[in-house]
Amino acid sequence: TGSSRPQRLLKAVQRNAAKGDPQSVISAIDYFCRHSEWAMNVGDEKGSILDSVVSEVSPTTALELGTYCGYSTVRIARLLPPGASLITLEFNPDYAAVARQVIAHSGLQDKIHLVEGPSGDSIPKLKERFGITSLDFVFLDHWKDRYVPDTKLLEECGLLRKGSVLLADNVICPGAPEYLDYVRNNPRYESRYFQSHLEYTNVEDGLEKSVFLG
Ligand SMILES: CNc1ncnc2c1ncn2[C@@H]1O[C@H](/C=C/CNC(=O)c2cc(-c3ccc(F)cc3)cc(O)c2O)[C@@H](O)[C@H]1O
Ligand SMILES: [Mg+2]
Repeated sequence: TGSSRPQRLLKAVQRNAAKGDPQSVISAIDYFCRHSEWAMNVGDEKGSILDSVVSEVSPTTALELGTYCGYSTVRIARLLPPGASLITLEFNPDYAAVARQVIAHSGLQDKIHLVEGPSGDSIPKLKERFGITSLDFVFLDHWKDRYVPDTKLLEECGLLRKGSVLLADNVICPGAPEYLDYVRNNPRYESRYFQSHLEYTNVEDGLEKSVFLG
């Protein structure tokens, strides 16, 4: 019973990144994924697009679906304005345990609430649990066939307001065709595709940014 890839990724962070330095945590993970083992982090190329959208929105309340090892969690949280927070949902306890340690290493734990459990259970409880009225920014990066049901759930729970920004990873590879269809053919969303590449490869992929129009 050896280690898992997330555990090896965590070791690489603990060895190579400076504690309390989010950028060094990001760089250590990117280095590990390029030179040791590929892992499904959004990566540095798509990560720069994520950074620009987060900076533009400057969200007070942000949500991430699918924490995995916490790479994009750290990327987003490091750009949040003072007093803002990121809620990230993860149902795999082993991944959540790794992510908590990656987040702790970055020093951003005070800006992040990692909630363990399935998004379908957690989303309806966000308002009461965190005292929020709506979400300014949502990053979708969990199972691709769950993007549409969870977007509908966010709408039904009244968590989206005029101007809420959804940013979805992997709309080309592995692909989220139903999601692209949903947001691109829905008058309640204004969508735009940012072409890029699958993390650490030259395979085409991209992010879809969709603004909820209310
Ligand atoms: C359904 N509700 C849910 N609630 C909470 N957490 C959920 C979740 N679904 C999934 N998760 C978690 O999100 C993560 C899942 C992410 C799924 N992502 C992918 O499949 C993915 C896959 C690739 C990929 C691309 C090419 C390839 F050859 C192989 C893989 C690239 C990516 O960037 C990806 O994001 C895990 O940590 C999982 O435990
Ligand atoms: Mg992804």
